[in-house]
Amino acid sequence: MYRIEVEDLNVYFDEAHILKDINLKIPKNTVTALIGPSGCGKSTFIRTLNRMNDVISGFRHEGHVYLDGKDIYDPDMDVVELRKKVGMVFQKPNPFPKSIFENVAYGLRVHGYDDRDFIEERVEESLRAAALWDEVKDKLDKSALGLSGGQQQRLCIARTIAIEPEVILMDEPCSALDPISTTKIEDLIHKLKNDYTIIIVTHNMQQATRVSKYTAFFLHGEIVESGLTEQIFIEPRDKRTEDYITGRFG
Ligand SMILES: Nc1ncnc2c1ncn2[C@@H]1O[C@H](COP(=O)(O)OP(=O)(O)OP(=O)(O)O)[C@@H](O)[C@H]1O
Repeated sequence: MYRIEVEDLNVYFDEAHILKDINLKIPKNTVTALIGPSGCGKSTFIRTLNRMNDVISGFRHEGHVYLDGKDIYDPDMDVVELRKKVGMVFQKPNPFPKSIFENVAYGLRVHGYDDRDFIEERVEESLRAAALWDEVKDKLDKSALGLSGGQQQRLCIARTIAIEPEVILMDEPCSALDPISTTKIEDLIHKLKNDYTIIIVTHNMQQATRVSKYTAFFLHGEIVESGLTEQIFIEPRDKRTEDYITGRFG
């Protein structure tokens, strides 16, 4: 029932205690929004879910992050496999300086697929799923860097989907996009949630209410409150949540 369960998670960068006693359960095939003021630890948290912080010197954690019941920090966890299951889309679209086709095919090749027909099929499927196919089908061999920002972000989503993850982490995926591209990404999130568990960091309260079923409110490295998005926004339990969502701070 839960795709991810975070239990008593504490994260430190050297002496700095960044995440404090985080407990959060994320159900399958839903969208969970992470909100909170700048510097409260949202990005650090999301990066803990696919062990992206491991490479940062001074990173240390206590507690557990279970993916489908298995602690991803267990010594026998294969981090390459983990990142296949837990994909990530970043704030700024970051396509490779390669063709549109190769951007999506790359991950497949890295994961050992080499059958040409299979790769072509999967590239098309992924571009369709990312609502980009119609715009790029006639220029698959052109550089991805020639696409607009919004198209590049959908390409990055296609690249993530191509390797069939279970979870997609999105760290402010629309912050560099105009309103029309933002709407396209939000529509896409709606569609993708049928097949994927999505966790999205956003500073945009309207976006959180539009796309997510659940919300967690972070403040100073703690989760103040989490639950159904509707409840958090209509009837927050904590005064600090109310102050944040009504724009009184942050
Ligand atoms: N590599 C690092 N080394 C040391 N401290 C870090 C590192 N990365 C982040 N921090 C600190 O961790 C805290 C949380 O940062 P984080 O980026 O997770 O917050 P955030 O809520 O995502 O902020 P924003 O909304 O501005 O992106 C901050 O105090 C930040 O300075």
